[in-house]
Amino acid sequence: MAVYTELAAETLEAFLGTYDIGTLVSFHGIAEGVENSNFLLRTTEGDFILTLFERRVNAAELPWFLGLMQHLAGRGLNCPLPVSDRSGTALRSLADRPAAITTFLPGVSATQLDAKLCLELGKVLARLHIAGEGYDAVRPNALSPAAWGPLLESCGESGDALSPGLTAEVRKALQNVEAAWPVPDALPRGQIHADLFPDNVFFQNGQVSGLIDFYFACTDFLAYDLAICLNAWCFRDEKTFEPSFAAAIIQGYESIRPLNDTEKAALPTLCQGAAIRFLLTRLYDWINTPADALVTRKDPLAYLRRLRHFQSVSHV
Ligand SMILES: Nc1ncnc2c1ncn2[C@@H]1O[C@H](COP(=O)(O)OP(=O)(O)OP(=O)(O)O)[C@@H](O)[C@H]1O
Ligand SMILES: N[C@@H](CCO)C(=O)O
Repeated sequence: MAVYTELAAETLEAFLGTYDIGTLVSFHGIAEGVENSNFLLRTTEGDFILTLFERRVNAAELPWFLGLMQHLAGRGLNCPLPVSDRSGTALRSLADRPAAITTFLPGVSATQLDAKLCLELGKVLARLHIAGEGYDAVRPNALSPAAWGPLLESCGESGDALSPGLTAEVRKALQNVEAAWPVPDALPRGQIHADLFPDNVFFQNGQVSGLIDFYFACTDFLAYDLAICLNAWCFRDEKTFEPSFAAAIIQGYESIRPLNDTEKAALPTLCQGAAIRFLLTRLYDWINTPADALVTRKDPLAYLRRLRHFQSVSHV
């Protein structure tokens, strides 16, 4: 996450006074990430994460996200558990933004990926999909193919300044992916994370210790979540596809939840779609991020390279 909103210690102390999680010892903004403002809070009771929801998050949907995390944590998945205040409310308001405190998870995200970590990632992704069963509220994917065209057009020709011809290339790729995209009931659906990048997975001693950042989660094809991971985890130096990583993710996933033939056949299309989704949100952010935000913009072109890779394969 990033820090778009600054907080004064007195504001935070008063806010914490409405919870039973101790008094403030220290806090600091967390620079990682791009979506919301996050703070690490140290209280006399332990460490917590405070999130102020900023941009792409629709406040009306926050109860769905917090409810999903409660559901998943209740089914044994190591994800942040929303903390309620003394009145039993987890979704609050602070600095004119929706705000929530969650539990802090141990572990660190991997800086150097390898096949073993990818295997563990595949397993935990399948566990997440199974743990999501029984959470019946539906959240349509706000960043599904229907959103990509308008997002691309909203960027105008800005992409061409980054890479000449980018806009036309992505427009064409989008048409092809839209034509090949599975119809809604063609593949198994459920609750997906939809942003399970390496920075959102914590490890301890080679095992997954926590998954964070559920604010893109939605109800969609389970295999699309796998496609997102194949994009995010399988390119060395953000450039070169690493087949052994992809094989390990799929092997780990299938050790918990086997894919059916239709899902396997759809993977190249789903992977191209996932590449387009992250290319476009990164491009949009590249153009629209405030200059004074404590946030690192991410490279859209890393996903143009992924898109081209997945266009060139007949199976993943
Ligand atoms: N529950 C948690 N336990 C421990 N650390 C956390 C937790 N939640 C967030 N963090 C820390 O905050 C950082 C940013 O969080 P997160 O990835 O959720 O932000 P974001 O802005 O939504 O990012 P992204 O760009 O991945 O969408 C993480 O890398 C991690 O260091
Ligand atoms: N994980 C995303 C940012 C959040 O959508 C990216 O790397 O582009």
